Amino acid sequence: MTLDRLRPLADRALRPFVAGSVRLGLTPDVVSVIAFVLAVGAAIGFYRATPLAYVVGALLVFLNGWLDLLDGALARQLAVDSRAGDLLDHVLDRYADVVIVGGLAAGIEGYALGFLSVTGVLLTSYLGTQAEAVGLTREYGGLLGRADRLALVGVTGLAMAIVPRVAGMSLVAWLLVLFAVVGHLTALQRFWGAWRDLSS
Ligand SMILES: O=P(O)(O)OC[C@H](O)CO
Repeated sequence: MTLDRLRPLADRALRPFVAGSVRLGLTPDVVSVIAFVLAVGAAIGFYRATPLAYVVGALLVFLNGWLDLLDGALARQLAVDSRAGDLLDHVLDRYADVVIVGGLAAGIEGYALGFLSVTGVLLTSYLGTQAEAVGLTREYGGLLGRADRLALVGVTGLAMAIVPRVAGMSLVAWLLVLFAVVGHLTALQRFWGAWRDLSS
């Protein structure tokens, strides 16, 4: 379902924000750090687990995703080709993934689900990086890439304020089940894609 295909559309929508960031003197690294701080704020909201905290957490996650796109667009606009910046961005994204899913899991005390979700999420990204490490193009797609995950977390956070439980289980628990199952499937899907490309 990857939303990553919408990147060209997002790039166009980002133009005024890129121009604004340039005027403010923001660098891509600063934007990456701000995005991470917002992810920590979202995780605290999810851990508090009140309807209002879920809504605030959801909005912060949407903002985190937006800034994740903005730092790359800003780097391209400023023609900054910084390997250190790329490293910082990816490392902060992974920590953001961990704190967001960790906050959701802690909020409902679903630690086993949290463990399976976090490993699925991290292995998805790892397989993309690993494909790049063996000389293939970095793979962002698949069933559940980061853009999809952030969109689902945001929508679930908002929905928690309206319908917190479905079929006797918290909506957050359903989301973590999805991340646990589809996250690992996406990792395997990326592995299979890379394996096929290398074997052909
Ligand atoms: O490999 P993904 O889909 O988890 O995405 C990783 C990147 O950090 C997205 O900016």
